[in-house]
Amino acid sequence: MTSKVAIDLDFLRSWIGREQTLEDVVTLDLARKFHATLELPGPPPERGQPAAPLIHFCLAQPAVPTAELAEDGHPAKGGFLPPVPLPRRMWAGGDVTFHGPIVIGEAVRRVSRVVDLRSKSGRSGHLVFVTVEHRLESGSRLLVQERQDIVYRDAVTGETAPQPVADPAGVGQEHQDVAISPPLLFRYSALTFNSHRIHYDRDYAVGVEGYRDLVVHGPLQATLLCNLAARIKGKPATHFSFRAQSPVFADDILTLNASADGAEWRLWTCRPDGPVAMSATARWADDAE
Ligand SMILES: CC(C)(COP(=O)(O)OP(=O)(O)OC[C@H]1O[C@@H](n2cnc3c(N)ncnc32)[C@H](O)[C@@H]1OP(=O)(O)O)[C@@H](O)C(=O)NCCC(=O)NCCSC(=O)C[C@](C)(O)C(=O)O
Repeated sequence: MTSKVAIDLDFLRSWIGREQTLEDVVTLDLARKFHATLELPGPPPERGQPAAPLIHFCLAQPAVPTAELAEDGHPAKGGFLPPVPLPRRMWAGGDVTFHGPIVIGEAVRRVSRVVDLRSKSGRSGHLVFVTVEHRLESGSRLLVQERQDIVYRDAVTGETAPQPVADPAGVGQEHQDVAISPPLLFRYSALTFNSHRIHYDRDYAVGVEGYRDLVVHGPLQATLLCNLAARIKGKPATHFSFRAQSPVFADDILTLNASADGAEWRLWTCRPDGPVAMSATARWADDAE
């Protein structure tokens, strides 16, 4: 399927190399709200303890004035991120290496860099992938290295190709149901300072972006899976990668699944009888063969 939007790839690729550095403090307040929002087991965390895996998606997020947000609620493109002229943004996937604990109470710095931009033709239309690398540091300590894949998609048109019906995802060796509600999506948007309207503005999500309901955040699914992996193994993973394969929506039950695969665990989310929504792999460095 060919997009009707002209895309100047050379111009967009000139964003490669652009950097942004933002600072934050891992507050006890954030850690407690994160624990409550995700309904993590055990007592709320305390200052000086390691924070739960993937809390860093909430840290050092850009804070542009409200007037500088685009129609979709994200900061207008053309600043740190390239002005890709496709309107529908999604979080497509990522790869995270944990080098050391993020300690509640410590100051952190996130250094982000645009490292790639590619145009692809997918079953759902034209796609532009932007890859961003993040380094989370505290003083001279490297805490987390992350690759983030963002995808921009064509506007919804009557011509959008019908999607093939994917097979239902299987049930994992370990599984857990999570009720997805608008308040959960709202709380996660607030924790990550993400004003993307597909997660809280149903009229916009359905009427403008063409989804059937509010969309569940990719980073929220990744965080639920990564914390499940930590619970199963009794220790946080040192490496976690994930890919969002199909969207899931509010008012669904989201099942978190996990199965051992040698020294790794394969994880995935799905709604009842639905296809894989997100697939992921968790690894532990001291378990490598
Ligand atoms: C991404 C969609 C549109 C592509 O769907 P498609 O059917 O059009 O693509 P395809 O035909 O399967 O594949 C086309 C090409 O794209 C690649 N590709 C395909 N998928 C991926 C992926 N995930 N990551 C990396 N690459 C991917 C794929 O490998 C292939 O490359 P090739 O031509 O070189 O072989 C589709 O898979 C989809 O809808 N996935 C679910 C996305 C989702 O629900 N994300 C979370 C919610 S959005 C969100 O959290 C937002 C947030 C937090 O507010 C925020 O803005 O940051």
